[in-house]
Order: sequence, then structure tokens, then C-alpha cells
Amino acid sequence: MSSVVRFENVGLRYGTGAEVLRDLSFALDRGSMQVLLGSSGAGKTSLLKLIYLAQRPTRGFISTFDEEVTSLPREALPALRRRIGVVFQDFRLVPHLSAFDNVALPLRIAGRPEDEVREHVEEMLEWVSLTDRMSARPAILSGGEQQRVAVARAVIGRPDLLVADEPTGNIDPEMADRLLHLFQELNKLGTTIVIATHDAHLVSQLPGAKMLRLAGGTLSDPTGSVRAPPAPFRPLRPR
Ligand SMILES: Nc1ncnc2c1ncn2[C@@H]1O[C@H](COP(=O)(O)OP(=O)(O)OP(=O)(O)O)[C@@H](O)[C@H]1O
Repeated sequence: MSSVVRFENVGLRYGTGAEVLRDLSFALDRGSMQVLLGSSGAGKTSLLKLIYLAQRPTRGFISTFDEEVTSLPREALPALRRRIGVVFQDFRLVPHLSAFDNVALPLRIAGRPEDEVREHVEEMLEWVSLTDRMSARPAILSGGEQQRVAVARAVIGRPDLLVADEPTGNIDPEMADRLLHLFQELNKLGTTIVIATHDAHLVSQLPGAKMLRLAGGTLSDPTGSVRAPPAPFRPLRPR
């Protein structure tokens, strides 16, 4: 099977600090769905940044859509980035644009006709239950509403690759189910998907998804069992 992204012995350090990612070698198969599991600080966001080309590795080799991106000039990256939808952990909505206009952005950038934009955006906002909030700017939306706008914006253009950083972190379980269903539908249409989370339960909600487990900056055996939970808290007994 061909791969959309391939890492070979990739490492990343910020400045002169220690490596936060090391010896990463894996491939994302075309049309696959992967859950990147790791605790807080494990390096999930850093790994996603390498995948969506916002960060270059300090060593190793990365290929994206069959281009060796590690040696590509900076000017060549935007064309590849346009094929990648990203749900950022901190949403990154455009503050002066309404929910509608934020979601419309990828379609307008792609030069799609305005009547088509309207139809698609309305449909997408309905899917994430934000029809009645479409005129609101991000500042007056709740965290969960902003997250749903961010997801809608990332998926609306049917990207070849979708990268989502804790995309269900701020929403209730019912809406989380709805978003996961949306990701599965997109995956059926051919989009390769990577979802980073610290929530091991998410894997069981995505039948067919493969797991990548990140710990201490490196990928462990994805077939390995989930680490045992810590011993239960036992308060001191009164003497
Ligand atoms: N821009 C940066 N400069 C320096 N260190 C950074 C930078 N970004 C992340 N780090 C460090 O890299 C390590 C991994 O961080 P990262 O944000 O990738 O983890 P994470 O698994 O996404 O965590 P969380 O689940 O809490 O978001 C941390 O030790 C963090 O402090």
C-alpha cells in the first residue's frame, strides 16, 4: 500500500534542548486512520507539526505525498500544506471572521463559487450543530463551539490528509461521537486521518483505526498493552 507520509529515523529538538522526538520511523498508509496516543508532554503536538509541515525535523527524513519534504525549499511547502486539513489544539480561528466565514475559508482560498461555498458551509455547520451560531465571532463562542468550528473548517475541503490535535477535548460525549462519525465518513471518502489524543478510549470508538503510541519522545510497539493504571489513591488511615 502506498503511504501519504513516511518518517525515517526522525528526531526533533527545540533550540539547544534535549530531543523531544527521537528515532521515529513509521508510515501513514493512504486512506488509513491512525490514533496517536500519548500522555501530556509525550510529544504529540510536536509530531503533528512535523506531519503538517509547520516544523522541520533536526534529523532524519520525511516524505509527504511522495515528496521528500526535508530537502524541499520553503517555497514548495504551501502547495503541499493546502492538501492537509488541520484541527489545532488551540483552534486558531480567525478572530475577526464569523463562524460561517472561518469554515468557508478553505473553499474561498480554493476559488470555489460563492453559491457552492454557502451550500457546503451551511451543511457543515448543521452537522456540527452550529447553524444558530453561524454569524458569531470566535470571541463569543464557547470553547466547545470554537472546537466544532475548527473541525468544520479542517474537513470542509475534503483534504487528502487530516491532522487533528485533541479534537474532542472540549466537547460533550454526544458531540464527540458526532465528530468521530464525521471523521469516519471523511475517511471513507479517501482522506488519511491522524488524531492525537491522551484518551485511550477514543481508539475503541473508531473501529478500524490503528494506534501509534508515543512515550518519552519515541514510538513504542503499537501492539503493546496499555500501561497499567497507577495504584489507587489510599488516604492515610487515622491512628
Ligand atoms: N516551541 C517549543 N519550544 C521548546 N520546547 C517545546 C516547544 N514545543 C513543545 N516543547 C516541548 O516538547 C515536549 C513535547 O511537547 P508537545 O506539546 O509536543 O507534547 P504533547 O504530547 O502534545 O502534550 P499535550 O498533550 O500536553 O499537548 C514538551 O516537553 C514541551 O515542553
